[in-house]
Order: sequence, then C-alpha cells, then structure tokens
Amino acid sequence: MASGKFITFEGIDGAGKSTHIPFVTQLLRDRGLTVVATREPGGTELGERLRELVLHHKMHLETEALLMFASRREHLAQVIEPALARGDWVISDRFTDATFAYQGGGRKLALDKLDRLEQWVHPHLQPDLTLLFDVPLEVARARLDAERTLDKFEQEKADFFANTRAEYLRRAAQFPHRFRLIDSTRPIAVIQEDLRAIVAAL
Ligand SMILES: Nc1ncnc2c1ncn2[C@@H]1O[C@H](COP(=O)(O)OP(=O)(O)OP(=O)(O)O)[C@@H](O)[C@H]1O
Ligand SMILES: Cc1cn([C@H]2C[C@H](O)[C@@H](COP(=O)(O)O)O2)c(=O)[nH]c1=O
Repeated sequence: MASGKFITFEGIDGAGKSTHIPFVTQLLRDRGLTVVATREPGGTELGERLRELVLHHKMHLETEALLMFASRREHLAQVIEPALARGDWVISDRFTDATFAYQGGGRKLALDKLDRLEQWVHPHLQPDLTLLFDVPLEVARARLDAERTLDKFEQEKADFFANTRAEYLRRAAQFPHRFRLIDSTRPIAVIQEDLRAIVAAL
C-alpha cells in the first residue's frame, strides 16, 4: 500500500494557514490521494470540547499546555494514526510545533518540559512536512482585526506574538528537513504557486 504523509500548517494567528489548507487538500485529491484534513486543538469530539476550554477560559499556563497535549493524544489515537496506517494523507491545522511556539515561546514555559510531553505523547511520529506561514505581527493583527471576535490567544499583546513567531522561526532552523518557510505577506495566488511546487516535490 502507498504510504500517506503527515503535513502540518503552522504560523501565528492571522498568518494565513486556514486560507491555504483547502487549496493544498484539493491539490492532493486531484492526484487521487485520500486526504484527512483536521485541526488542533480539536479534530475529535473530545478535542473540540478541550478546544472550547483552552481558547475561551483562563487557566494555569501549565494546564493549558497539558490540555493541548491531551487533545493531541486523542487526536493521534482516533484520527491521525489510523489515517496514516490506512495510507491516507493527513493535513493538520497546527500540531506540536504550535505548543512549542505558543506555550514555549509565547507563554515562556520551559522547553524541556514540553520536550518531555512530546516524548510521552508521540515519541516516534513527526510531520513529514511543516508549512510555516510567516508574517510580521502587524500584518497578522490587521488581518485578524478585519475578521471576527478574537479568542483568548488572539487577544494577546504584541510581545506574546513576537516570542511565538521567534520560537517558530527557531524551530524551522532547527528542523530544516521538514519545515518550509512561506512568506505569507505575498498575494494569495503567488503563495499558491509555491505550494503547488512544494506538493509536486513531495
Ligand atoms: N496572503 C494574504 N494576503 C492577504 N490576506 C490574506 C492572505 N492570507 C490570508 N489572508 C486573510 O487574512 C485573514 C486570516 O487568514 P487565515 O484565517 O487563513 O489565518 P490563520 O493563520 O488560519 O489564522 P488563525 O490561526 O487565527 O485561524 C483572512 O481574512 C484571510 O482572507
Ligand atoms: C495546537 C495549539 C494551538 N494553540 C493556539 C494557537 C491558536 O491561537 C489557537 C488555535 O486556533 P486556530 O486559530 O484555529 O489556529 O490555539 C496553542 O496555543 N498551542 C497549541 O499547541
């Protein structure tokens, strides 16, 4: 059986991930591949309930990180691992890099604690490809403000997003074999050409 791949979309809020997920999903489906598109936190019934809690309720910062990994554990067991075992492709709007960026970079939790949680929850699985949509904070903020009511993370200050973005970029440099940095300040059609080339190279 052909083996599926695991692709994750990352970036600070408003960077443009969700805009491009349907496009990449369709590119893969046009090639005859079965694609499961999902998201974190969420992706399962329990995960969506945890999402509601972490996005809208104040809590201890370590509780927040633990809930992200709790949602992920369920997501892996119910959605991601079975799909990959079937040979399907999985596209996830965020995964563990988001915990390092937001809880590690933004919230300043110790990265070695997050490393230990990652080792516990998915010691052997990493994305095959991580698309990091990168924009300056002001661009992301302007896009969000135009859009809708902001959740707990989206209401954070510029400092939080500067640290979150910096941690994403640090991880992209640390894991160059799976990260592709997408300059998301460009027009959507131009970004889609990049994505087309990246998918073709897979
Ligand atoms: N390259 C772009 N140029 C101009 N506007 C864009 C671009 N990419 C996305 N947008 C717009 O920016 C807004 C935020 O985009 P999107 O929802 O894709 O971001 P996101 O990274 O998924 O954010 P979040 O993580 O908060 O869901 C949308 O209104 C979208 O249409
Ligand atoms: C997986 C994950 C997510 N977050 C944050 C990042 C976003 O602000 C929200 C998810 O909302 P989205 O707009 O649908 O991407 O949750 C986080 O802080 N840590 C994580 O591990």
